[in-house]
Amino acid sequence: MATRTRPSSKRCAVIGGSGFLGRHLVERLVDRGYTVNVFDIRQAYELPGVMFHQGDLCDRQALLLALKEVSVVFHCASPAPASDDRALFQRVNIDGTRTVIQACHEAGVQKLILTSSASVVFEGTDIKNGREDLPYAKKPIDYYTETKIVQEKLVLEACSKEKGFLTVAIRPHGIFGPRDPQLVPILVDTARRGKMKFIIGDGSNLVDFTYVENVVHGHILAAEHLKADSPLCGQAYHITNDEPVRFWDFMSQILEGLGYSAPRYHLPYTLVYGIALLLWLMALVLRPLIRIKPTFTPMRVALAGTHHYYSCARAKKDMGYQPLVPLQEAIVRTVESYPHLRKGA
Ligand SMILES: NC(=O)C1=CN([C@@H]2O[C@H](COP(=O)(O)OP(=O)(O)OC[C@H]3O[C@@H](n4cnc5c(N)ncnc54)[C@H](OP(=O)(O)O)[C@@H]3O)[C@@H](O)[C@H]2O)C=CC1
Ligand SMILES: CC(C)CCC[C@@H](C)[C@H]1CC[C@H]2C3=C(CC[C@]12C)[C@@]1(C)CCC(=O)C[C@@H]1CC3
Repeated sequence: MATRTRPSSKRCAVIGGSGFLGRHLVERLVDRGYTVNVFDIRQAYELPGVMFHQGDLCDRQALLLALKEVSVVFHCASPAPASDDRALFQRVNIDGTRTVIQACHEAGVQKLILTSSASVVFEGTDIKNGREDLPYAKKPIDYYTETKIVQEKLVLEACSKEKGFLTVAIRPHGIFGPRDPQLVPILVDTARRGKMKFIIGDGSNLVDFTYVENVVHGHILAAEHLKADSPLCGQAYHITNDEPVRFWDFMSQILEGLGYSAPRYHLPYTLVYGIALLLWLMALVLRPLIRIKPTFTPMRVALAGTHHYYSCARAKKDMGYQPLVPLQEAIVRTVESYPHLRKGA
């Protein structure tokens, strides 16, 4: 059992603090006067006022060192959603989250803020202005979603006013912004390979894309509003830009901003989804012999061809959330942050 001294409410830990969201969160927390411990499997940078602890979150002893005298823990570590390694998702998102909760108890942590995902309710069919009371996906579309559901339940069920351990889950959707390793890089790579010529479906589907600074703002508001008498205890909150946009308009703006052509030709959604499913099954069957990583996975096709946008009315009401950076400004900032991905660079 770790020795306990009274934790300062301005001392926090960010698990996954070397990652895209985690690092933006750490930077803002430092700006707001927090002392931050980062716990991550890798150390990606150095920052004054930030103490790095390198380790695997499944290792309770390693975690305990990072949680010493900490009162607030942000848990935003996860394997990359594009991975097809089911065992890894199970180990990190489920077993690892149990370990995080246990370590929080042992270290006397008072608040745990989980980065969940709005996709815990997404089954590949339209969601329009979805609220937090939608049921969890019964048939999660991939291992990432399947394990994010269990992870969120574990964290919310651990909330206990009696034990003085409060939890909340933030569900962002489609995070983008400077240093994002997924959305823009995958999009550009697909365009460079000549595969971004087609719009899946009629192109009218509305989607939430959320600027990383807004997601960070939602996390910090949640931490600061989470109290024993607040409605946040044990609840999930959608955090979006609150400006649903046509999926293909958003992609086209990023592509054109970086000098690539926008997709123009339409393909029927069911055809592309069927092909993606077939390729996914082939990749699964051939896995012992050869490793194939299709660009158009069933999850990506579903995300690209359906409506999925969420209401953040609950976050507005309970924690005064309003996005800080509007969508157009966010797109401009993002495009400018990727000079190395411009066409011809
Ligand atoms: N990006 C998005 O659009 C969305 C993301 N989310 C959630 O937000 C969170 C942050 O995502 P994002 O910043 O994009 O992801 P990143 O991959 O950029 O960051 C995750 C960080 O966690 C680290 N990590 C992974 N496994 C472990 C482990 N076992 N122990 C310690 N550290 C580990 C990663 O290291 P390494 O890189 O070496 O694996 C990485 O540094 C995740 O929980 C994700 O599910 C939710 C909705 C949308
Ligand atoms: C190849 C093209 C059809 C699509 C290229 C862009 C995609 C890589 C991204 C578009 C929507 C994104 C998204 C996520 C990852 C990147 C995209 C698929 C998440 C799955 C990341 C993790 C989550 O929790 C949900 C996100 C939804 C949107």
